[in-house]
Amino acid sequence: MQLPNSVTLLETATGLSYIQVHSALCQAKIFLQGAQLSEFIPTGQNNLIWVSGDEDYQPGKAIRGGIPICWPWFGVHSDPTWPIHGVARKLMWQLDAVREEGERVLVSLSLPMELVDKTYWPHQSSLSVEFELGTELVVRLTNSNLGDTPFTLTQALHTYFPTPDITQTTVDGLQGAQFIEFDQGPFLQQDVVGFARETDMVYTEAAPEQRIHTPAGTILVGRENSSSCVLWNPWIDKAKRLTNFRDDEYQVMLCLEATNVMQDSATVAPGASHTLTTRLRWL
Ligand SMILES: O=P(O)(O)OC[C@H]1O[C@H](O)[C@H](O)[C@@H](O)[C@@H]1O
Repeated sequence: MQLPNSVTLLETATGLSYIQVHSALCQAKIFLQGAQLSEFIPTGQNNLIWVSGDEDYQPGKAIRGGIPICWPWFGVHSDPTWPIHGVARKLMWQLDAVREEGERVLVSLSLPMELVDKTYWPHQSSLSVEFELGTELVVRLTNSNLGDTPFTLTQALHTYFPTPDITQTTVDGLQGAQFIEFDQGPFLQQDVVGFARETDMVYTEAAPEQRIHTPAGTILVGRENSSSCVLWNPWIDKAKRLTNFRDDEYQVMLCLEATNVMQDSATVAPGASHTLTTRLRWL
C-alpha cells in the first residue's frame, strides 16, 4: 500500500505493528492489534490520550490506555467465562486504506471476520473503523449486517484520557442523565461529576457532548449514534488489581467511553450499517 509522506508503518521491539502519523496538524499512533489508537497529539498541544507507564505492548494483550475497541459486547458477558469487553481488542486488524484529505489523515482498518470465533459472533457481518486525524480526532466504528436476520450488539470506544490530578478533575454535561453503578440504580445525575472513589457509571440518555475539565485544560468529548456512555476510574483498590497499571496511576487518568449499551444496544437490520462515532479535542 502506498502511504502518504506523513504516515509510516513501524514495529515495537515486542513485534507489534503500528501506524505512526506525523502531519502538520498532529502526531498519532495506531496499533494494528485491536485497531487501538495509543497517541494523539494535536500540534502545539498535549497528548489527548493516556497510556500506562507500565504498558509492555505484548501480542495478544490489549494496551492499557489509548482507545480499546470493545466488541461485540461491552463489559462482563452474561456468560462470565467469555472475555470481558469482547474479542476485537486483542485481534489483528487489517489496514485497508490511508489517505490525506487536505491536511487531515484518514486511516481505515477492518477486522477479518474469519479471526472471530463463531461461538462468540455467529452473524454475517463486517466491522471497520476509521480514524480521522486533524486538529481533532474522530473515530467511526461501523458494523454492517451482511446476513438476512437482524443482530444486536453492545460496544465501546473505551477512551483513556490524561489528567494531572483526578481530584481536581470534573466531567460536565452528564447532568440530567440516569446512571447505573455496581448494579445499583438508575440514579439521576444532578451535578457535574467529580472523583473521590472508585467510579464505574453507565449513563443512559446522556447528552451528545461532555467536557472534561482538568488542571491541564478542557477536553471536549462528543458522541454520535450513542445515547449511552461510561465513566470509569478504578481508584486505589482496583488499580492494584489491574494489569499493566501502576498502583498510583488512578490519579492521572479517567475513561469516558462512547458506548452502545443497555437500552442503547445497537441493532442492525439486514443490509444496514451502524456507525458509532466519537469526536475528541482540546478546547
Ligand atoms: O481491565 P479491562 O478489562 O480493560 O476493563 C477496564 C474497565 O472497563 C470499563 O470501564 C468497565 O466499566 C470497568 O468495570 C472495567 O474495569
